[in-house]
Amino acid sequence: MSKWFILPALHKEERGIIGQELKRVERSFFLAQQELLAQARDWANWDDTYEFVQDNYPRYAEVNFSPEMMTEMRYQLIAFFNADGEVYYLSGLAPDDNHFATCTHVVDACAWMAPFIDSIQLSIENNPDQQDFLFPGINSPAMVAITPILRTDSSGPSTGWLAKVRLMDGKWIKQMENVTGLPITIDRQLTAQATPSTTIKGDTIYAQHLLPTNVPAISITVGTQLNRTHYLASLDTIRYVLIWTACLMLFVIGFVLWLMERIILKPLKSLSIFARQTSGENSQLDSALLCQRNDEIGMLARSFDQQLTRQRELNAELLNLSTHDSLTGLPNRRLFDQQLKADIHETQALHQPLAAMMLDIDHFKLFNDHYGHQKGDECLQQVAKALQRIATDHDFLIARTGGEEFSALLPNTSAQRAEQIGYLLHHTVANLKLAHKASPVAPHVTISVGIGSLDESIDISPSALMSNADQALYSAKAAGRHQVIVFKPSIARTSVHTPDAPL
Ligand SMILES: Nc1nc2c(ncn2[C@@H]2O[C@H](COP(=O)(O)OP(=O)(O)OP(=O)(O)O)[C@@H](O)[C@H]2O)c(=O)[nH]1
Repeated sequence: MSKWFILPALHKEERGIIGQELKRVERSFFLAQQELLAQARDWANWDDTYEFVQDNYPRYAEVNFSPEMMTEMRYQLIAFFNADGEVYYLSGLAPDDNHFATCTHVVDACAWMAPFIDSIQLSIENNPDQQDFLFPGINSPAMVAITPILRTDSSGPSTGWLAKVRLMDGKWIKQMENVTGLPITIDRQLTAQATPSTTIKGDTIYAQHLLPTNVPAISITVGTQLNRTHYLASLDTIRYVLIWTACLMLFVIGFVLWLMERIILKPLKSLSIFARQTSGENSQLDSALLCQRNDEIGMLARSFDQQLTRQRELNAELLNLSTHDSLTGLPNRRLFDQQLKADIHETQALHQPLAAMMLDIDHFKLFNDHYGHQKGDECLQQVAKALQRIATDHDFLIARTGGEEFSALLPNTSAQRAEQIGYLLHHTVANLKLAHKASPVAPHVTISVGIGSLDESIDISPSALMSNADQALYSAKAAGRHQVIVFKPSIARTSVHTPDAPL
C-alpha cells in the first residue's frame, strides 16, 4: 500500500517543495539582475556621465573609478559606448588576478574584456531594447545590464550606452545562498542536453532549471538541493504507523471472527445438530442450552423446541389413535396383532406358555335391535371398562378386535390359569347386570369366551393360536353361549344357533 499510494504522494510533495525553493532562488537571481540594472541606470541617467561620454568631463573617470569601488560593488566590468555603439571607456577587474584596468580600447590590460564587449555591442546593435541578459562567460557566468545614457532628468538624446557586468562566481553564489538560505549551484550547459529537473541521490534531492543566455546554444543551469532527512523520517513514521495499523486491523478482524464464531456460528452449529437430533435423546439437553440465550438464536431455538414438543404430542396422539379404539379406549386389532407377534416370539425364546382369548357379547344384535345403537355403544363401553379393569389387575392385554368382539393376550400363562381368568371375565361382565331383555341366554348382558393356549413345547404361529381361540369361542357359542371353553384338538366346528338366523 505504501509503495503504490503513499510513496508516490510523498515523492510528489517532495518535488513540489524543492520546485518552490528553486523558484525562490530564481526570484533572487531576477532581483539581483534588477538591482544591477538599477545601478546601471543610476549611473547612466546622470548629467556627469552624459557629459563624460561627450568629452565634456575629463575628470569623471578619475573621481568615479577605483579598484575598491569595483570590488565593493562587485562589478567586473563597467563599459561606456558612444551613440554609435563604439567603445568609449572601459573599467574592470581582470577575472584571473583582479587586476584593475581602465582603457579606451579592448587591448592590452583590457583584452580579457573582449567577449563581454562583443556581446554587449551585439545586443546594442540587434536588440537595443533588451537591457539585461545572462552571459555564459569564460570561467563563470555573468549578468549584464545595459542602459542608454541620458541626462539626470531623462531629457536630451541618448549620447551612448552604459553597461555593467557582474560575475556570478563563487563569492556571488555565496551571497545568494545567504539571501535565500538554500545551497545553490550554477553551471553552463549546452541547451541541447536534456537535464532532469529533479533527481534523488541518497539522502538528498536535487532540482535544477535552465536559464537562457545571450548565446542560444548555451544555457545556465541553476540548481538547489534539499536534505531528505525530514522526508525519510516521515516515511519511517508512516511505515511504522502502517505496520501498527495492519497489526491492529488483523487483531480486530481476528477478534470479530472469534466473536462471530462464538455468538453466531457455534450456536447455529448447535441448532443444526439439535435439528438433526430431534428424535434423539440429547436434543433435550442441547435445546435447553440454546433456549436459555436471550438473542435471536435463543428465540429460534425456543420456537423450534415448542414446535418439536407440539409435533411429539401430535405424533403420540396419532399413534394412540392408530393403535386404540375410539369408542372404548381399548387397544385395537393393530396393536393386538403387533403384541401377539412379539409375545409369541418372546414366549418361544424363553420357553414360556402363552394364552389367547376371544370374548364376544352374546346376542348383541338383539341388544341393538331392542335398545338401539346408542345404548349398544354404551353397553360396549361398560363391558370394555370392566374387562380392562381385570386386565390391569392381572397384567395382560385386552383389545377390542371387532364390533362386539374382544381379544386378550396373556403371556407366561398356562391354559389352566387362562381358563380361571376367562371365568373371572365372564363373571365380571355378568355381574355388571346390564339389562338385555332380548337375550334368550340371560336377562342381562353375557359374554362367551374361547381360549387358545400355546404350550412351551409347541411351535405355533400367531394365526394358529388365534384360530384355536376362535374355534373355542365358536364352540362356546355353539354350546349355548355364556360360557368359557378352552380349545382342545378334539373341538370341532359346531353350528351356532342364533334366534334371528335360520338353523
Ligand atoms: N351399537 C353398536 N353395535 C355394533 C357395533 N359393532 C358391531 N355392532 C353390532 O353387533 C352385532 C353383531 O351381531 P352378530 O354378529 O350377528 O352377533 P350377535 O348378535 O352378537 O350373536 P352371537 O354373537 O352369535 O351371540 C351387529 O348387529 C352389529 O351391528 C358398535 O360399534 N356399536
